[in-house]
Amino acid sequence: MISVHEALVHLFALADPLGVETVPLRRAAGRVLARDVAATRTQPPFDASSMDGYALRRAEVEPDAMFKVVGEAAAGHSYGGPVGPGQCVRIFTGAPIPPDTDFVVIQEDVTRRGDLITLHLDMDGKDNVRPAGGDFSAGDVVAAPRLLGAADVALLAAMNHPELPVARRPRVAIIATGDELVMPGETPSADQIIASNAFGLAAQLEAAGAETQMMPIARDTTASLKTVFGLASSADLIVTIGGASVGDHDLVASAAADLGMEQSFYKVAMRPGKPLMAGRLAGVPMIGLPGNPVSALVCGMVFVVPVIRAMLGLGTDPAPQSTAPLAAPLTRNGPREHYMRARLTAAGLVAFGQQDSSLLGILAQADALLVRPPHDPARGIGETVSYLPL
Ligand SMILES: Nc1nc2c(c(=O)[nH]1)N[C@H]1C(S)=C(S)[C@@H](COP(=O)(O)OP(=O)(O)OC[C@H]3O[C@@H](n4cnc5c(N)ncnc54)[C@H](O)[C@@H]3O)O[C@H]1N2
Ligand code: MOO
Repeated sequence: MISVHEALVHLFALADPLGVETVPLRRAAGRVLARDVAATRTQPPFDASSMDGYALRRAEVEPDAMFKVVGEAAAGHSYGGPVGPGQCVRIFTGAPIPPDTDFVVIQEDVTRRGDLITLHLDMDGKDNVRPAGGDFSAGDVVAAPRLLGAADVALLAAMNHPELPVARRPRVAIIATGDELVMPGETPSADQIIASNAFGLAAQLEAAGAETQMMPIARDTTASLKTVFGLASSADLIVTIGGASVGDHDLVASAAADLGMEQSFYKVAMRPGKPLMAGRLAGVPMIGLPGNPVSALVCGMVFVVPVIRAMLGLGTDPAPQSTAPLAAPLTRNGPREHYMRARLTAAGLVAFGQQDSSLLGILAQADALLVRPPHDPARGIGETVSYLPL
């Protein structure tokens, strides 16, 4: 059995970054910027007022000074005329600062009668001018790779990019396997259950930026598995669920081997998730997840999501861990790295008493996977431990 770290190294070796495609700005959120993008303009493009008030010369600002209003500047409507000594321009937020002026007095600090304003005694010295280029200048770069969030999309819009180069989404074929499985909404026979894992996995991988395709459920025969593998051959990544262990009906590895799979590894020293396998099947990276529902989703988070991120060009990093104190003690860990379902309380982490890898209800209640290294000794309240936030 190899370690989680070694398994990730093997998986990253299988995960080649995909190509680049252009998408409209409206479709760019959640995508990964694939090339550096430079601003085509400067923002603001002119010195602009940050307040509603009156633009005038700083040198003339003093308590009780009077000015004559000679024009108006609003956002989208500059005032182009001259502004002489003792004169000012009515100005609104976002408007270009008129030539000859360099200071905006907010209207709350002014008394206006007709065309005349008088400055108050207690005004502050702030000029309320946003300098040209204060946000960004033409040529400033948003560097790739970058997972684009709402602020990035707004920034790139302001830089005047109607479309963006982004990494193509990895297309993941998800294959659930097992004679006992029927799809949600169907009526299972007495010895059947509902295929749930593929749905959780699809949600997990789509959130990480993948496109997923749920393949027909493969039955526990070599012929059925080979047929479904064939349907998945155009994917960027094939993920199977179940049939990975050592039982007589666990046929995923042998069916894949018949089809020429080059195996990278089989079995990882982790809990849950031990019977994980990976390799390349007709050129396509393939990851075989264990069937137990919690095992499949933990392996999805620990292995498949980092592979998706690598394919998107986001680098080869393990799922990020945080640390927190323990709020309840832990007994010593065995030889496998243990990902324990836990609650994150104000006092710290509390692992659930039940850790069986079939218990989706517990996983759904958990806020964290508390990570125990192999052979970790017993731990007491207050000790710092690592966890993956859920
Ligand atoms: N003798 C041994 N038996 C087992 C070992 C072992 O080392 N020696 N390992 C155990 C561990 S650990 C795991 S994990 C499981 C993994 O087995 P498989 O990957 O072969 O999974 P299945 O047998 O197909 O299914 C296990 C369990 O999960 C249910 N399942 C499967 N697919 C789905 C799905 N898509 N949605 C919902 N539930 C699913 C399935 O019905 C089984 O109950 O092996 C242990 N055995
Ligand atoms: O690895 Mo299994 O995933 O312990 O249940």
